[in-house]
Amino acid sequence: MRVGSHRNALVAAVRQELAEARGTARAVLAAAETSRGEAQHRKGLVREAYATCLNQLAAARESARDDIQRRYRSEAVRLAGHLRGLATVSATGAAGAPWRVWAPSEPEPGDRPGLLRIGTIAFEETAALPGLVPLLDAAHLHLSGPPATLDQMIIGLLMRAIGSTRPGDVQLTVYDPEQLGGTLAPFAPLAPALVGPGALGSLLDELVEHICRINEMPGPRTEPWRIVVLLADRATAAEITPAQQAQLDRVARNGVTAGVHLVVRGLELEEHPSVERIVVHERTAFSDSLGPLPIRLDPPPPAERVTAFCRAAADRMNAGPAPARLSDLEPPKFWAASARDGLPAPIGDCTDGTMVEVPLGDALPHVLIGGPPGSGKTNLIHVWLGSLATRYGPEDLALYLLDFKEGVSFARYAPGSRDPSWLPQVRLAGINVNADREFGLAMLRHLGEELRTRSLAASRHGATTHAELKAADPEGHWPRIVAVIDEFQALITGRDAAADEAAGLLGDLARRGGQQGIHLILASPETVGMQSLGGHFPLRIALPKARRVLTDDNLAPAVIPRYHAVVNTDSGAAGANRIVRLPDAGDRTVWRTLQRRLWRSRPVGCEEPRLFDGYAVPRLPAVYRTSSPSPGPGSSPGAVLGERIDVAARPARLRLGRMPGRNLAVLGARTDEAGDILAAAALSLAAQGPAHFSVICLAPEAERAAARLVAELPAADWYDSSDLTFDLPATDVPHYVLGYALDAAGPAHREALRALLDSGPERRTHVLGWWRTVPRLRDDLGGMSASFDSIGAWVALDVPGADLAPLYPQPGGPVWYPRSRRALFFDRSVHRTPEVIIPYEVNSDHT
Ligand SMILES: Nc1ncnc2c1ncn2[C@@H]1O[C@H](COP(=O)(O)OP(=O)(O)OP(=O)(O)O)[C@@H](O)[C@H]1O
Repeated sequence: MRVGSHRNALVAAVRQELAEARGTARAVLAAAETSRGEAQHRKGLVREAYATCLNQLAAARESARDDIQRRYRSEAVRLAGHLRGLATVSATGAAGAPWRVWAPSEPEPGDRPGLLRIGTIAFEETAALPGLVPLLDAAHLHLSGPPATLDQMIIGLLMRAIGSTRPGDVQLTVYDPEQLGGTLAPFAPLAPALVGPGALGSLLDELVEHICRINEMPGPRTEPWRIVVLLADRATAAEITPAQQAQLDRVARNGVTAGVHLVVRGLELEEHPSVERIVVHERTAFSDSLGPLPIRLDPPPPAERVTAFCRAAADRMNAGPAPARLSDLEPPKFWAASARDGLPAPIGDCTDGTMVEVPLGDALPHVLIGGPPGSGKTNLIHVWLGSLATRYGPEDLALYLLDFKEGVSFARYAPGSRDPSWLPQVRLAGINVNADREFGLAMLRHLGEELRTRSLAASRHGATTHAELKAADPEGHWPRIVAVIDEFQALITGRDAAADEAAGLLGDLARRGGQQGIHLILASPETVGMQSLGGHFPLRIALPKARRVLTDDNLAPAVIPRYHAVVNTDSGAAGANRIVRLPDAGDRTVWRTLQRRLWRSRPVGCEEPRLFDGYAVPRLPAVYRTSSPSPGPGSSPGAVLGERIDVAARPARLRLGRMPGRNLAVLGARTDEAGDILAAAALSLAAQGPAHFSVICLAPEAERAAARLVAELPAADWYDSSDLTFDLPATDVPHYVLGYALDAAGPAHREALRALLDSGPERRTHVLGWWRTVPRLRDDLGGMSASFDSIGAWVALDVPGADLAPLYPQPGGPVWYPRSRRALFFDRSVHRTPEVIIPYEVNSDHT
């Protein structure tokens, strides 16, 4: 029993334990279930979050990638733009233009050669960029790949190198044992040096020697570039000796600085920074300088294009380099040159391209220019003035310019209706003066005055040269004066007082001007007058076919081509020639641009030049028609008659004092000009103080002018043939009798007229009368026995000089060639010889 109950207890206990264990297990299971559920829930959440996260990341990555791509693209476009800009700058004109639009181009002076295009680089999505390689002044080219493709590339490269430099700047040497030069046959017109199959060694030796010589020379290289194309075949590569290879490597090392460039295929070149290697597969090339960027090779230029280009280049080469252009004469900086000892300035270049200066200065103060019509004298003067005006500012240079040829060639230097600018150094420019030597005389007189002033100043300061005067008187304005007279012979030919005076003044300026900084540039197609002046003109410039400008045995002018000149510094002696090629100064736009730049730099207060224009008719300046202070005590009123031909454009005045003979006769048939002279006289007198005017008009054609004058004068009475009288009422102010066509008064009035002329001036009554001919004046004054004493002054219009004899102190009358808008003025009390004046236009509409 005891056993049974023990067992029962044991069973119960086990049952109990089992139940407990089951309970625990159930609880554990339940707990596990719970945590599994929880874990599963969490896992679901994590998965969800992960998915969301992934989505977000993907979106972010997408947008970042878009952004990066967008930025990359815009950067790439920008970079490509930069590269294209750089490429354009690095390979300008013929060096970089696609064949489609290719044309040879000349570099600007001073430009260094750039890169040469061989193909294009496809760069991402941007338009293709030019694939460029260095050559001139930069590298040798070592090419490897299919020979036929390389040869095409070489043809293109040569065309670009030669086409982007000046004719003759590149010399070509070709070693082509296989084709014997045939590979580069289109270049034949340029006469390349062909090197035979066995001559590679001697070519290399010669190159090494050439390089040594050039590299030892001081200063920049002046020899042409040499491009040496070596198209080696298998045999050459196999047979090249170690000595030849060493020479080749020497050329590779030292050639670039000497302007020697190898373009090699089929031979090895040693590693050197100046060797640019180009490897070609199919039509794609890789170069050292562009690294991994593939270059799609351009097709070769069409063969006929190459031949045509080479023919043209050979022609240009045979013609020599183009002459300098006007802009080539410009100094690096305007107005920076020193005028201390002179005004040296280039006027062109010689055939080797170096500039030729004219050494105008203290030692060689004046220049004669000679050449037949059309040989380019005027062009030379423009070129020279441009060169001078860019070097020497208005403080150092003053220009006086006269051209006695018909035309307006110097008008460009003065302000015009289309262009307000002027050349700041120009003080006087004469145009259309061919009919008036007086303009020339006026300029010479002005320069003569200047010479006197300078000589006085120099002796005051104890100076013997212009430089000393400038140094002793730094405050003074002493620019060097350059007077240019084109066709100057017009001034000194003829045997009259004007020619004598001009020759005297020119001689004086030639003798003494140089010392005072006054220089003459005289141009002429003839030799007239040159001999007499020659001694003072050791500096000469002869244009083609010029005769007797240089010595008779100096044949240079006979042989130089057109647009050339001989500059001679030894009075024309044959040993002192320099041949210069003259630029063309004819392009107005180029000139205007230059002049504008100079004009904008003009100093404050720089005045416009005085323009002598032979065709211009001056108007009576307002200052002489509006009331002005009386001339002052002791000086009598002055009637203004016209403009004097002088640099200051002063008026010609007739003083009307209380003395016998102070009357004026205007002589000639030109009604308008006679009316203008009388009107200018009357209006200017009216402006000088109280006066009374009697206007007498006896010619219907002058009535309008007379009426207008009466209307403008403050106090005037008017008579015509109906009430004509010379018995005029006395006035207590000066009384001026303006008579239009007095010769029409007729015999009935002669006595009264003579009485008025004779005794009027002492009573302050002056006659200013117009007579249409001298004989009619003579009739009025008493016929054959007439005395002209009462006519103290006269102005002659279209009256021949001989007709004026009775009114002139010297027998035969004055020299006078009547012409429109010119009058000869003679006042017995002041003139020794009469003076040409320009009647002012007073009433422009002549109504
Ligand atoms: N260096 C040059 N280059 C190009 N053209 C030039 C050159 N020199 C002169 N000419 C041209 O030749 C022509 C004659 O030149 P220019 O008028 O200077 O000669 P000139 O000797 O003054 O002749 P003339 O005495 O008949 O006036 C002009 O059409 C001018 O443009």
